[in-house]
Amino acid sequence: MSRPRKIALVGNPNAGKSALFNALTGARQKIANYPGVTVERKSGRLVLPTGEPVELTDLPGAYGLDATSPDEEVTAKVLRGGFAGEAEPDVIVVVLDASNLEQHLVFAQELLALGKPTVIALNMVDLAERDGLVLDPAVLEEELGVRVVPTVAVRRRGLADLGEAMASAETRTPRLGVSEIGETERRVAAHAMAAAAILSETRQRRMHAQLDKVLLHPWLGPVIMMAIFFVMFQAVFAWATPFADGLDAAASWLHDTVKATMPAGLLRDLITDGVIAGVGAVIVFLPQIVILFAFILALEASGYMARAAFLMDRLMALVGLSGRSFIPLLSSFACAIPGIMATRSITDPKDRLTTILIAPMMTCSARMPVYAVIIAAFIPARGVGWGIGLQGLVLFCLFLAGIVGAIVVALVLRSSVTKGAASGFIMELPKYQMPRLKDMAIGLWQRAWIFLRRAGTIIFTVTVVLWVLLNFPQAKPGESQVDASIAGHVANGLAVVVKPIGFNRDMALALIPAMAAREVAVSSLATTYSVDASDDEDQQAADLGTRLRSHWTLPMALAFLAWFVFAPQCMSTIAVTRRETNGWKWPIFMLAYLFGLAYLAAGLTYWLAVWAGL
Ligand SMILES: Nc1nc2c(ncn2[C@@H]2O[C@H](COP(=O)(O)OP(=O)(O)OP(=O)(O)O)[C@@H](O)[C@H]2O)c(=O)[nH]1
Ligand SMILES: [Mg+2]
Repeated sequence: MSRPRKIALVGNPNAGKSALFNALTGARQKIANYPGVTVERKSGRLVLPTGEPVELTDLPGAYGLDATSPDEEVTAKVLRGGFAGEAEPDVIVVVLDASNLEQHLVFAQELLALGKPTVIALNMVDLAERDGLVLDPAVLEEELGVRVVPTVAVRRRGLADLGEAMASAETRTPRLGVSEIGETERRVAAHAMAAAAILSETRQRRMHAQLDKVLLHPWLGPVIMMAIFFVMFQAVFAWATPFADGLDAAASWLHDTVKATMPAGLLRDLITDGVIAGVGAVIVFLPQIVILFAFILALEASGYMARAAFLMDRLMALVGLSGRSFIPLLSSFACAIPGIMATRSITDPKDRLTTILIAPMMTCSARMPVYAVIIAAFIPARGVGWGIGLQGLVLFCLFLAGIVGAIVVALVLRSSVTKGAASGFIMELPKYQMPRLKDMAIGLWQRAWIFLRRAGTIIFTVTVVLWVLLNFPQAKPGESQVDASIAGHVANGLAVVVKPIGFNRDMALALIPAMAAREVAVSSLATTYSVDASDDEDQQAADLGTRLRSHWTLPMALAFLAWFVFAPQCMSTIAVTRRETNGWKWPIFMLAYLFGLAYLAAGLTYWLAVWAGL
């Protein structure tokens, strides 16, 4: 049997290739309203209307075949069959953004010159129509010599026609080869073709231009941006409370029920003090994570995030980075791993390296439970005027601290280790769109699922292991179980090192398992205090916050927060840095400088707080 034919989706960034790929194959590739989302190739199966099964590949967006960044290189390589063991695509589908036709036709001509069977998906015709832009696909077909199918990937419009066109695409002789037509000629031709295909144009464009005047205004723009993010962090605390309280109540109920029904013994303790106390302590932060991502996803889909990147470009240039770093850094607010992978869209290698090195300082969602539990326990839930809550304000400051830290480090690195000129920034601004509810729901579900899966796998495992290490050997009567245990001994050793920055033994103990994942710091504290309290039945009901308050002072809590702003407590980040930089040099550098910073920040915070009499 011969292998199925291969069809590749190619085009400029943000044309809707991944959206089309998802619609055609039922896959769930990440799509977002800014360029440079896809950085790796991804394949899926598709059955054409003729019944022929084919392999469809989604590629990173590119502006041309002369790759300037690692993600563009993937696209150029796939088209030339440059990956060992992978055949060249048999058919290419060039995805064009109908409302950005002239720009997208420049690359399209280069692709057509490859001479492969080609189909053009004239995508986003809905947005073009909204802008009052009426296009004539027949004119384009005439000019380009291939089938042009209007599509709306996100509404699954035009998919059947597209499938049929893919099935019948034939080899052709390009009118002109790539070598015969240079970039300038292609630009001129694109302008002429777009002008011929556009039948009319009006309205909404003007309105969006005006919106941009306000949102991208030199000083009003940044003020609005800060206000939006500020509201986001306020909401994380203000809106999550009822849901978090509900989950908390459910966890306590489960705890008490197991306690009441199971016979006393090690197994019962493992389930209550280990699993329920530990994993439960992390899961209660699900509402916070969901609210945070609802904001991020809505800002992304609306096209605002790309504008924030544009605003940040000037600030980034000051510290020697380009606005291109903004999107990877923004992704790092979810998790540094996709963030570091997204740096593949950065052209300049030193720019890219700097971005990788500072990405772990962006507050990832794994820090959320740590921040939230300490803030809830030590920062009173009161307002500071104008309806601003103190807890949300502290959270906002922690996020800012990471950003400021990253800016300072970038400045230092760019004038020393990764010295070099800042490169320019080209990014087309996406169009404004209403976020689509279904996409938002899918995106939120995916984030929630990632969080729950972490809780069910890595956090669960580490918590159980920790519980075992905390319970053996058993303490003699009168002795503290934690002190007697293996984990306690290790923690007492580490405590010597972290004592100068105000950490006690339990905090030191939390740091070790938290290397696997930051959330484990919370489950580890919950488990430690549950184990320590287990002789003392009446303490059993106390929640983690109460226990923290009885063991820690405010300066200690603040120092712990400061530590987590910087500490590289995440093995996966180190591993992905090793992969993306091809060696151990940079991950080790990253570990060293971030731990150094964390120690310094925690120490300074602790001593300042003590000095201030907090
Ligand atoms: N209104 C409308 N929006 C679309 C359409 N196709 C895609 N989008 C949106 O456009 C944005 C970009 O889509 P993606 O599929 O991520 O674009 P891409 O070409 O894969 O981009 P890169 O991976 O960055 O190269 C997303 O917000 C999509 O929801 C369409 O036909 N109509
Ligand atoms: Mg994509």
